Amino acid sequence: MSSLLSAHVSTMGEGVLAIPALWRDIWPPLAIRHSSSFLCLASVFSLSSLRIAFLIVRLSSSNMAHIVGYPRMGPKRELKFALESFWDGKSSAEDLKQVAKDLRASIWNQQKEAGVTWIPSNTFSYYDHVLDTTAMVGAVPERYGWTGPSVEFDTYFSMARGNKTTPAMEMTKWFDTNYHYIVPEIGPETKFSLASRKALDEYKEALELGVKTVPVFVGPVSYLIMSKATRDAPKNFDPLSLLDSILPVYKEILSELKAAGAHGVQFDEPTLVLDQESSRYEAYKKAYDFLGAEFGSGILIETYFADLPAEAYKTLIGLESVGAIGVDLVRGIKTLELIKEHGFPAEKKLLAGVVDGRNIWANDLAASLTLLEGLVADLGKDRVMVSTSCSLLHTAVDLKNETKLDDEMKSWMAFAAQKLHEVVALANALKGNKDEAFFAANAAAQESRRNSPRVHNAAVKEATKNLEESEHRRATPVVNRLEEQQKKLNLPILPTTTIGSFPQTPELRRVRREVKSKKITEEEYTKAIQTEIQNVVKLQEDLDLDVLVHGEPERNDMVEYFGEQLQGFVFTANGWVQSYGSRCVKPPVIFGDVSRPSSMTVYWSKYAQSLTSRPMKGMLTGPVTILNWSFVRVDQPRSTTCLQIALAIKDEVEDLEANGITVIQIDEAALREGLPLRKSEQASYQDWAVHSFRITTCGVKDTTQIHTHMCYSNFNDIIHSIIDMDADVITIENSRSDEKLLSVFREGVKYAAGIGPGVYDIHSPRIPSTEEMADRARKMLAVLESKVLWINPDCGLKTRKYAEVVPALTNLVAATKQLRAELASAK
Ligand SMILES: CN1c2c(nc(N)[nH]c2=O)NC[C@@H]1CNc1ccc(C(=O)N[C@@H](CCC(=O)N[C@@H](CCC(=O)N[C@@H](CCC(=O)O)C(=O)O)C(=O)O)C(=O)O)cc1
Ligand SMILES: N[C@@H](CCS)C(=O)O
Ligand SMILES: [Zn+2]
Repeated sequence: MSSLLSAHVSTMGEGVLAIPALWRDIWPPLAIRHSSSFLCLASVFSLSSLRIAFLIVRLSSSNMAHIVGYPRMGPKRELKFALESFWDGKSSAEDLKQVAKDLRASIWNQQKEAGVTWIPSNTFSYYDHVLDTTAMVGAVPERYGWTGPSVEFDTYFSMARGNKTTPAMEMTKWFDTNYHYIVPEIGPETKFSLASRKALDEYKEALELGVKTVPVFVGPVSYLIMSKATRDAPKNFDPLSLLDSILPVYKEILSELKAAGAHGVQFDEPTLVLDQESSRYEAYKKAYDFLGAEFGSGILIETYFADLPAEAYKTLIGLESVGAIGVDLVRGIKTLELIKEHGFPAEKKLLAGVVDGRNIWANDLAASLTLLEGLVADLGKDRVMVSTSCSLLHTAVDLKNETKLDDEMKSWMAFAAQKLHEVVALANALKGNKDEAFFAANAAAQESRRNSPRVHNAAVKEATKNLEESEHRRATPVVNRLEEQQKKLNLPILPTTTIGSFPQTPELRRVRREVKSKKITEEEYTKAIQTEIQNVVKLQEDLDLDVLVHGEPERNDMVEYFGEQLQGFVFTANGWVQSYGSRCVKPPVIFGDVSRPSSMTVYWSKYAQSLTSRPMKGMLTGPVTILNWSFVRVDQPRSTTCLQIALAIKDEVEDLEANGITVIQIDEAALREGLPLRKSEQASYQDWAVHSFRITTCGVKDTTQIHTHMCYSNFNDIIHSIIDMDADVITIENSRSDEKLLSVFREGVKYAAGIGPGVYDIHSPRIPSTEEMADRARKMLAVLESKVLWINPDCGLKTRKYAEVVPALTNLVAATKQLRAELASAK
C-alpha cells in the first residue's frame, strides 16, 4: 500500500484498510461507505491500489457463503486407504502426503467453483484435528519420547494409535457426534511451543492453487477444556489454567499466517454451547483480546452443535476483536431469541448456520430463506452470511457417487458437495439473486417427501401411539433375576465374555462383497459365514471364555446390518463418515416409519448356539444406537422414530428367546452420545431413550439374561439412567479413560446388576499383559463386589487382527484365573 494512501485512510477514522481485507470484503456497509472515496483515491494513486479497490467492489457484491469445515476422507475414502497402506508399510510417507495433497486441492477447488466466499483450510487431518492442535502446540506427552522441535508422523501416529512400547492416548466422543478425538493431556509441567506449521503450510498450498482460504483452528479455550489433566497433575488441576501459556503459540502461528497474507482466521469454540460456570467466560475474553491484538478483527468464532447459553452469547458479542460469529441454527433456534433480546453489534457479521452439517437431507430452502430474511430484517442487509450448522465432517461426501438410490430419494438428499451449493444458493438469494429453478426443484422435492406413501405406514404409527403411557419394566427385580439366571447358566465367579465382534478379516469382507455382487451364491456365502462362526466358537472354547459370541462375521456394521433388514431405511453406497482415524461408518438413512418384516439374527445365533454347550449371546443393536448412528428423518421427533425401532428390536429379542437363546446382548453403544449438550434438554432425552431400551426387554422371562454394552463415553453423569435401563449385565468401555467410570462406584452409587468395565483397550494394536489386566480388575474389585464383576474387553474386536486378539484374550483369561485364585484364597 502506498504511504500516501495509508496516510489518507488513517485520516478517515474508520478507514477501510484498517480492517483486514477478508472482513472488509464481506462487510459491504463499510466497503460501500468508503468505496467512492476509495475508488477515487485509487485512481489517483497507483495501479496496485486500483486492483485492491476493484477487489473490494467485486467481493462486496459477491454472495456471502461460508463453510465451517469439510470431510477429509475423500469421496471414495481415499485417505483411509492411503493411511492404512502406509501403516501397513505398503506405501511411503510421500505416497500418503501426495494423496492428502490431492484431496485438499480437490476440496478447495470444489468450494471455489461452487462460489463459496470463505473457504476453510486446515480442516484436513491425517487422524484428528484435536490431535493436530496437540501437535501444533507441542503438547506431546513425555512418554512418547519426543524431543522437538517439530512433531513428525512417527510421534503423531504413536499418540493416535500407540506403538510397540507405549499405548495410544485416550480417545473420546467429540461432543454428541459419532466422531472421536484424541484427548490432549495437559499438566502443570506442559510446555507449549509451536511444533507444527500445518495451518500455515495448508494456507500457502491453497494460495498456490489460487484459493485464498480461512485457516481453521480448534480455539485455545475449547482445546484446553476438552483436555484432561495428566496423571501426575495435582488433584484439582484444570488444564484451562494454562491458557496464558498456550496463547503465545497461537499468536505465533497467527503472525506467520498474517505474514503469508491471511486476512481471516476461524476459531472453533464449540464449548461455548455448553452450560458452563460464569468464570469460564473470562477465558474466552482473555484469549480473544490477546489474539485480536495480533490479528485485529479478522477473527471469526464458530460455535456449533446447540443453541448458545445467554451468557455465552453475551460474552461473544462483547469480544471486540472478533469480526464474525458463527451459530448453529439447525440444532435449535433459541439463539435467535438472544439476538433479538441482546442485539448484535453493528461491526460484526453473523454466520447463520442453516444448512445441516450432520444430516443428509436437502435443506428446506424456502424455510431457510425466510429465517435468513428475518435475520436481515433485524440486523440489516449484508451483515448476515449463510453457513453450515457445523463442519460438514459429520455428513456424507458426495451424492454424485450414489448410483443405486432412486431419483426421488436422491432429490430429497444433499451430501457435503451438494450442501456447498445450498449455502451459495441461499447466500445469492439473500443478495436478491435467487436461482428460481434451484429453489423450485427444492420445493418440489420437499413436498414429495412430505406426502410420499414410502414414508408413512399407518400400522406402525398406530402401534407406537400408546407406548408412552406405560413404563415397560420387567416385573422381577434384577437381583432376583440374576439368581434365577445363575441357576441356569452356572457361571464361575468373574465370568469372562467378549463384546460381540471378532476380527473382520479381508476374507470376510470379500465374501460379503461377492455375495452382494452375486459373484458367489447365497449357499456359498452361508457356508463361509458358518465356517467363520465355527472357528470363532472353537477359539473361544479353547481360550476358555465363559459366555461366547458368534463373532458377527455376517455384519458390515452393527447399525447398518440391522437397518438393511428393517423397513423405513435406505442405504448409500459411499455415504461414509469418519468415526476415528481411518475408520469410517456408513450411517443408514431412516426416511420412513420403521418396521421389521422378519427375524434378523435368529438364524446365525441359533446356528452358533448349536455348536457349543456354553451360553451363546444373541447380539443386537439397541434402538437408541440405531437412531443415533443413522441419518434420521427430520419430519417427526427423534423420540417417535426411536419408539418405532424399539418395537422392531423387541420382536427380535423375543424371537431369539423363543429359539433357545438365553443370553441376549442389546448394544446401546451410542446412548450417552445422544445426550443433548444443553442441560435443559437432557432429562427428556434420558427418559425416552431409556424407555425405548426397556421396551425391547420387558417381554422376556426372568431366566433370560439381558446384557447391554456401551463404549467411549463418560457415563458418570448418566449412571442413574444406566441403572434405570434395568439390564442384567452391562459391559462398558473403561481401559482407555483412566478408569474414570470407577469413580462413580467409589462415590457410593449402588449397582446391583452385573458389570464388566473393559480391561483390554481394543482400539490399539497393543497386546495388554496378564498383569496389566489383572491390575485393572483389582482396581474394580476395590469398589465393586466380586459377584457382580465380569471380565471383558472394552468393545468389539472387529478392528483388530487375530494375531493381536488371540494373545490378548489368552492374557485376559489368565488374568481372570489368577484373580479367581486370589479371591478363593482370600476366603
Ligand atoms: C463401535 N463403533 C461404531 C460406531 N458407529 C457405528 N455405526 N458402528 C460402530 O461399530 N461408533 C463408535 C465406534 C466407532 N468404531 C468403529 C470401529 C470400526 C469401524 C470400521 O471398521 N469401519 C470400517 C467400515 C465398516 C464397514 O461397513 N465395512 C464394510 C466394507 C466396506 C468396504 O469398504 N468395502 C470395500 C472393500 C473392503 C475390503 O476389505 O475389501 C468395498 O466394498 O469396496 C464391510 O465390512 O463389509 C472401516 O473400514 O472404516 C468404524 C467405527
Ligand atoms: N457388538 C458390537 C458392539 C460394538 S460397540 C461389537 O462387538 O462390535
Ligand atoms: Zn463398543
